[in-house]
Amino acid sequence: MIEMKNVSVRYPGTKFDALSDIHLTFEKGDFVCILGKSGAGKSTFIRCINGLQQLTQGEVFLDGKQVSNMKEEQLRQVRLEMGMIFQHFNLIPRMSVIQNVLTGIFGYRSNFKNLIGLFSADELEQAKRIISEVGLSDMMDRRVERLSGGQKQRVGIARAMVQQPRILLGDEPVASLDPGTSNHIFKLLKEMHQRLDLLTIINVHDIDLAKRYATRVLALKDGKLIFDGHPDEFAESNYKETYESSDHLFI
Ligand SMILES: Nc1ncnc2c1ncn2[C@@H]1O[C@H](COP(=O)(O)OP(=O)(O)OP(=O)(O)O)[C@@H](O)[C@H]1O
Repeated sequence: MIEMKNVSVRYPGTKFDALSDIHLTFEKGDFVCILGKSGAGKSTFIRCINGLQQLTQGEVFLDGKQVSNMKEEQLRQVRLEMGMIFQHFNLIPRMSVIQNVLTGIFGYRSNFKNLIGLFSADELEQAKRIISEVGLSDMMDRRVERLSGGQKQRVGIARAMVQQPRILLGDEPVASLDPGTSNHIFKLLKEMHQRLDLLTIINVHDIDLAKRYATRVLALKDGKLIFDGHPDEFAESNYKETYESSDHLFI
C-alpha cells in the first residue's frame, strides 16, 4: 500500500539527515506506532507519507503511484485518502463540534459550497453518525473551545474519519493528554482501525500504549530506523537504544 524507498530528508542549513535512508512498506491492516525521542524524526516521517515533506533523496509510493513528485492537485486527492490527527488538535475553537467535523469534507467539495457552508442532508447525516461513534453525540453544537483535551481529540478523529480515509496518520495525538484519556483515545483509534480496516500510523512517546495497541512498532533514532517488529519483540535493550542520549543533540 505505502512504500518508502531510500527516503532521506535533510533540512536546509543542518548537518545531519532528519531521516536517513528509510526503506519500508506498510500494508492495510497494520497499526503502526513510531517511537523515538524528541528530534528523532517522527514528524518528518509522517510528513513524508502525506506528501507535505520535500525529500532530499528517495521516493514514497501509494499503491504504486509516486507521491513524492506529485503536483498539488494530485496530492490533494491523495491526502483525501489520508486522515490526519494532531497533537494540538488543529480545530477552530469558536466553531461547534459538528462545524469542525464538517471541515473534514471540504476537500471533496467546491470552494463555493465550502464558502457558504452548504452541506447536503447526507453529509450532515454522515458527520452526525461519526460524532456519535466517537462518543460526542450530546455535544454536537458545543463550541470546541469548551471541550476537554480528550473530547477535542475525539473531534479531531471524527474530522479525519468523515473524509472516509483508507489511511489514518497521527502526529503525537495523545502527547497533550493524561494517561487515562490517552488510553481511551487509543482504544477508539484501534476500534476504528479494526472496523474499517485502516492502515494506521501513529507517533507516540508512550511505549506502553505502543505495546498495548500496535501490531508493529518502529523506532527511530537520529533519523535512522533502529527497530521494526512486533511490539512483543521490543525489549529493554531496544528501549535503551531508542531513548539513550543522541550524538546529534548538542551539535
Ligand atoms: N523545518 C526544519 N528546519 C530545520 N530542522 C528541522 C526542521 N524541522 C525539523 N527539524 C529537525 O529535524 C530533526 C527531526 O525533527 P522531527 O520534528 O521530525 O522530530 P520528532 O521526532 O517528531 O520530534 P518531537 O518528538 O520533538 O516532535 C530534528 O533534529 C529537528 O530539529
